[in-house]
Amino acid sequence: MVVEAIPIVDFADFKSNPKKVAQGVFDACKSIGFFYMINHDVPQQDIDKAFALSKQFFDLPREEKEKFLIDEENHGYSTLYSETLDPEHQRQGDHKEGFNFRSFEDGKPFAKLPQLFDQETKFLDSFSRNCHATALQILEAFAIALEIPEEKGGKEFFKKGHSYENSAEILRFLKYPRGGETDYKEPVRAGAHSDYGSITLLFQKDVPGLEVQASRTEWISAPLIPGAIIVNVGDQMEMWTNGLFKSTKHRVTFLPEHNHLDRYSMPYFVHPKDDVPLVPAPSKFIDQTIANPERVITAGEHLRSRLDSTYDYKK
Ligand SMILES: O=C(O)CCC(=O)C(=O)O
Ligand SMILES: [Fe+2]
Repeated sequence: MVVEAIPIVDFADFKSNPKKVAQGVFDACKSIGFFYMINHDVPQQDIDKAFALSKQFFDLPREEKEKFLIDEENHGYSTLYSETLDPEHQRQGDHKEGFNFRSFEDGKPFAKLPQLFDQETKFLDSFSRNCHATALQILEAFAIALEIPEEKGGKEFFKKGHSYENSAEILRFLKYPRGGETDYKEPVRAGAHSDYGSITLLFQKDVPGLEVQASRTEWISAPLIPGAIIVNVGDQMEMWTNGLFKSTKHRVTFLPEHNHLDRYSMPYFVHPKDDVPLVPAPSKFIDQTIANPERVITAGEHLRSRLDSTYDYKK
């Protein structure tokens, strides 16, 4: 089924009418794999503060930022062009720089942070926890819509497979610098890719650019909806639902009229615990056939192989 636009799901009624909200989430995840979540619990002032910190960091001199280069554990600063999300089609790496925060443990950062972030660890930890809590609501909606039997965990089923601490979850700050700063001529700034984890929450700001592959040939744009979080299904959730939920390819493309603007975005990548086996979840809606029973992989193994193919850690 081709969907013309990304659906909007209003979470205002999630407590009073969880079934209705879950149905909206379910329809979106089975078709386009993306939806806008409105009336969520992440305060706008926190989103604004996180974006402000992101800008302050990217404004630092290059040498300062490069003191915190991304490591093999997926934490730290990734330089312009160091990530290539679509290696088959891209001649050059993505026109973006980023900073990844692995989740905080007991309020402490996963690894040394730039001073600017270090003095805001309390805020960054609570912002990330808030994103995680929001993700848990969505995961609960999945389990409700999939009617996971009580004895298998019921509405807690996917939530139990996730944790904030000791997880691979990442809060990521991204900046796509304006075209004029470099000689980068490609309209595509982040190559077509699907996300790796269970779901991604994405905060966009001011400059649109996200495009979603609605069908094999057609890209549709994901316009900015103030206050909304864009939610999409990742590969591991597609595997966990045996293909019922769609991990849809997306990319970032600049329109000529936005070439003079810097674009900031902020994904929160939600990941199941490392030891979760990616086998069909117990639902009557999900085909229970395990394609390759002798080669069942866990979420941790899957993530490792995907990260190794996208990053050049040595840069
Ligand atoms: O910047 C965006 O809007 C999208 C980023 C994205 O898809 C990603 O980092 O996985
Ligand atoms: Fe993505």
